[in-house]
Formats: sequence, structure tokens, C-alpha cells
Amino acid sequence: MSAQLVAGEHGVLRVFNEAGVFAAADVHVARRVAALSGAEIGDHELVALALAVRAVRTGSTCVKLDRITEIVPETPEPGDGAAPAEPPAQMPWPDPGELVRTLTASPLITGCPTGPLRPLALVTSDDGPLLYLRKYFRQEQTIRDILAQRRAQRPQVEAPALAAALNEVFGSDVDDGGYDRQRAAAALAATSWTTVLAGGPGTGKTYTVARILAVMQALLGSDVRIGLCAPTGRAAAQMQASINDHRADLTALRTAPVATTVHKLLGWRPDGSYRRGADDRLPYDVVVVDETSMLAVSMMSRLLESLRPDARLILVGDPHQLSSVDAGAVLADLVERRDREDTPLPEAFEAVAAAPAGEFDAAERLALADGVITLTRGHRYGGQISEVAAAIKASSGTDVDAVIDLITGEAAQRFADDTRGRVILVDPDELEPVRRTVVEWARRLRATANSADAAGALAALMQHRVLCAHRDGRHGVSGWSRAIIGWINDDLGAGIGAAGWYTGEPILVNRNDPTHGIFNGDSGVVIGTGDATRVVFARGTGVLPLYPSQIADSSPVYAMTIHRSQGSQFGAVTVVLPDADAHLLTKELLYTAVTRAQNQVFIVGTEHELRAALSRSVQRASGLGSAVREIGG
Ligand SMILES: Nc1ncnc2c1ncn2[C@@H]1O[C@H](COP(=O)(O)OP(=O)(O)OP(=O)(O)O)[C@@H](O)[C@H]1O
Repeated sequence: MSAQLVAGEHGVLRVFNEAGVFAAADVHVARRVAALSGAEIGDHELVALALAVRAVRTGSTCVKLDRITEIVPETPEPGDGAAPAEPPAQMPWPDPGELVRTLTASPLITGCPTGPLRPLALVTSDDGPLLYLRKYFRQEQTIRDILAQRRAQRPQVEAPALAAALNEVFGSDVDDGGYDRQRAAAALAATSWTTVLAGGPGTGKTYTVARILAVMQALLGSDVRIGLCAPTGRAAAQMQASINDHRADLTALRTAPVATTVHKLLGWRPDGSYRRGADDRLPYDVVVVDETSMLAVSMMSRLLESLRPDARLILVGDPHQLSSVDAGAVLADLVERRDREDTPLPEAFEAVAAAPAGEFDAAERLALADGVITLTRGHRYGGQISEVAAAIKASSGTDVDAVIDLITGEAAQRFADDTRGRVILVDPDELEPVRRTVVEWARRLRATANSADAAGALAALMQHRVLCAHRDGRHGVSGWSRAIIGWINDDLGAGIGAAGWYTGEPILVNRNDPTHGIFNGDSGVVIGTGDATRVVFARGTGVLPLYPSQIADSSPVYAMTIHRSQGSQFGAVTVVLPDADAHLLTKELLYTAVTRAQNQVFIVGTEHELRAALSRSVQRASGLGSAVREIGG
């Protein structure tokens, strides 16, 4: 029985609650909204309400009603005290067709006797009927409408001016590595109001952003107003540092704008409202959003409302990574949109950056005309990691053998002699290779930190990181941190674990602190001793040193969750797979974890767990990828 059982719930929601399909919060909110409606709410409408609430809680903006019977109970997080749910053989799901008929006439859709309350929205789509909490339907509609308006027009750019700007920034030599998609991305950004710049880690997204900004300055003047932002403070600080570094060898980038969080850009207020919106637009001519995969639907709709129609928007990110914590997977939806019209490419783009025949297939050409370009050439690493990452992306739930073969089968033999880029499956009962790597990492960290070598200590810090799916439990951050501390103490006689800072301690910042320039998720290391003790953080190629007293909220970091590792890269990572039935174990989680590594990946788990990860995909239902029409509203 689940620990989340709602006391006193005896109605239709009880069986779903007992089975672990609906959490207590879903049941409570559904009951509360039904009561507020003042109308007679039937059992099927109650189930629909709870489904819509559950959808948002689990990251979707809506429910695909044709597929409700595929919903599986959630497995509890380790350590939350709940025993796994035992679903009955047959859940009493309403028939989807009947549910749509009931909802079409329901006061929850058409309007309630108590007032203007219409909490649900029902729409038709390419994926069949979709059910929303109305707030999320409105946000999606805002995104859809504004993007359509922005798509209907193109900025006026003359081909000769664009060619000159591209040549100034990228040079005029033809790259013998084939069609240059980075240059094409800059041409697309100059000739579209909205551009989506997608690509995996190391494909040069930030490199390209720096050049896009330089092209904009060449075209629009160096006083062009640029807003750089990212969903988290850490991602914003990282982008800022990289763009600053790029200025060293990119003279065409005359000034580097200041990056901030999307919240701050939009003027977030403590009451949860935003200063910026349709009535108070952002002053920028160009807005760049980095790590857009982490942007929730609510923030995206607010950002779009806040843009001037004649401001260029450039959305940057990897659509295959884990999505935002809040509802929505907007970047993936925009990259995979299925209702694209066959529109011509911008004339100036065709004139200066047209791809040779065969470079883009029909679908990619449609995407390009829609402002979406995907960088495909890796600039950071190759080898087995890249091939495994590509195979994870390409795998479908039922066809995972290619990935397994690349990691443990015959295909893996090709990489046997490589010293870099390896992906190795480690049996959880034979952890010696991981232990050796961790101890060596700690040894280097301590040596560099003891000699107060900030750059060396930061390089050592980023050489290895253990990544877990969960915070708690045997396979989680807490269990692994304990094990790692034990290994380090045994091998180095370090005596770690006592309270207080110690030289060589790796730390993770838990709260944004813009005053001192550190952000939630930043990792740093304690160096030096006595009065010379500092905690240092990497900022691009530079170092940010702080006094320990300046760090208000941090914890030692021997392992971290894969979610928190997004946006960071390490020399090597050890990815700890949870039990095969953990609902967090998905191919997006595995892809995100594997692509955090530059040189080596250990995957601690069994082939069974690996297959479980690959066979499950994060299902985020949304209506953004297809045309929709509201019914019954
Ligand atoms: N065309 C290029 N020529 C030379 N070096 C490049 C090129 N494109 C990218 N690089 C280099 O490759 C590395 C990775 O690029 P970059 O950091 O821009 O990738 P990214 O896609 O933003 O990666 P991540 O998503 O991990 O932040 C950087 O060192 C960058 O300078």
C-alpha cells in the first residue's frame, strides 16, 4: 500500500490512489476543484480532473486521452518510506471516447454555476483528444500564436551585407570539413525572428552563439541591445564566462553582453508575478536563451509575450537532455514540430548559406525554413562516448540492441585500444575500477589543493564525478557519498567526514548568491590552509576565489544527481543506474549522464538495468508539436 494514501477517500479515485497512479496531491486538488465548481461532478469527470493535475505534476502539460490505459503507477523514491504500489490487474479506466463525450458537456469545460470557473480544456490534435488544466492550454496557445506571428514575417536583411558580416566573423575560406552549419546558423539567426539552435554537447553551440552575436553587431551596429539569459544562474554564469573567453580570439565580437537568469530578465517579483509582459516589453533587439531544454512552458510563454515583435529570439539547447523540472518540454516540441508548412527559406539565407544538394533531407529543410537548425559535428570528443550517445538518441523502446552492442558487444571491441572516449559497464559487485578512479581523483585534488594551486585543483575537481539517479538510497547520492568517503579514508588515511572545511574538500553550492557570483549547482574546492584558505570556482578559463565565510549554503560533493549535473561536463563520470523498475530510469536520463563525460564513462549496473533505461522514454505530453482545436469550450 502506498504511503501517499488519502484518508477518507472512498470514491472512484481511491483505487487509482491505492495503485500509485494518483498521488495524494492529485486526489486532493481534484476533490477541491470539483467542490469549488458548485456543480454535480461525476466519477469520470473526477478521474479526468485528477489526470490533468497528475499530468502537470509529472512534467506534461496535458493528457493524451487515447492513451490513459498505458499510464503506469510510479515507483516510490528510495528512502521516502513507501512500499512499491501493487496495481490491480485491471484499472477501472473510463473508455476514452465516452470520457470525451462526458467532458464535452461537463461544467468543468463549459463553465460552472459558481462563476467563470472552467478549469479544464479539451482539444483535438494529431495525437487524438488532449485534456489540459486550462492554465497550461492558455500558455501553450500563447506560445503557438506568438511563434506563428513571428514566423509570418522575416527581418529585412540584404544578402551582400549578410555575406560581409559572415565573412568578417567566420572568414571567407571554405571549410573543407563540409557544409558549415555554424555559419548557416548565424545566417538563419540573422534572417529569422525566431531561431532554434539545437545540438548535443560539444557541437559548438556556445561557440556559434558568440559568432551570432558578432554577426548581429556587424549587421545592426555595436550598440545593438542584446539580452543573454539561461534558466539557471549557473548556466547564465557559464555562458557569460564562455562568451567572454571567445572575445579573446573573436575581434568581431565588439562587446560581450551580461548574461542573467530568465527570471531576472523578465523582472520576477517575490509574489510570483513578472514586471515584463505584453504591456512592458523587453528593450532588447536580440534575446538569446541558453540551456532552453530546462525552460518550462510557463516561462517560455511569458518570455514570448515580453519580446518586441521586431526582436530576434535565439533558443539554444540540446532537445535530447532531461527537460525542465516544471511542466513542458518546449525545446524538444519546437525541434520536433509536426505541423510545419512548406515555406521558402529566407532569400538572403539562400543567397549566402544555401546547403549543397543532399546536405538536408526534406524534413530538415522544412525545419530550417521554420528557423530550426541542428549542429551535428562534435568538436569536443569522439570515440565510443559519441557513438553511444548517438545510439541512445536513435534507439527506440523496442530496439536497444545496437546500444548494448556498442557498450558490451562486438561493436565495443573497435574501441578496446582507445585510451579516451571509452564507455565501460561495471558490475555493481566488482567496483574496483571505479574505486581506483575515485581514489586517484581524491589524491590529485588534495595534492593541488594543499599547494594552493587553484587552477590545478579546479582541473582535478572536474576530472571525475559520480552521478546517481536518486538522492537517497543504496544507489543514490547519499549511499555513494558514504562509500566514496570510506574508500578515500582507507586509501589516503584522510580522516574525511569530521565537521568543518578541509583542504581539498570538493563542495557543491546549494543556493544562488549573485552578490558573490555563485549559483546553485556550482562546484568548487577548498584550497590552502589557515588564513590563506579559499574556496575556488571556475569561471570560463579564469578562477573565482572566495573566503569560506562568503559561502552561505553548500555541501561536500562526492556524488550528485544526474538532474543537477545538467550543463556541466567532467573528464570522466561514473553513472550509477538505479533498480530496473525505478521510474526515473529513462533513456533521457542515461543520455544526459553519458554526455556529461569528455574522456570516460563507467556505467555501474547490469545489462538488465541498462536495457530498462533504454526501453523507457520520458513521456511528456504536450500539444505544441501539432495543430490543435478546442472542443466544448
Ligand atoms: N568550428 C569550430 N572550430 C574550432 N573549435 C570549435 C568549433 N566549434 C566549437 N569548437 C570548440 O569546441 C568546444 C565545444 O564547443 P562549445 O562549448 O561551443 O559546445 P556546446 O555545444 O556549447 O557544448 P555544451 O552543450 O557542452 O556547452 C569548445 O572548445 C569550442 O571552442
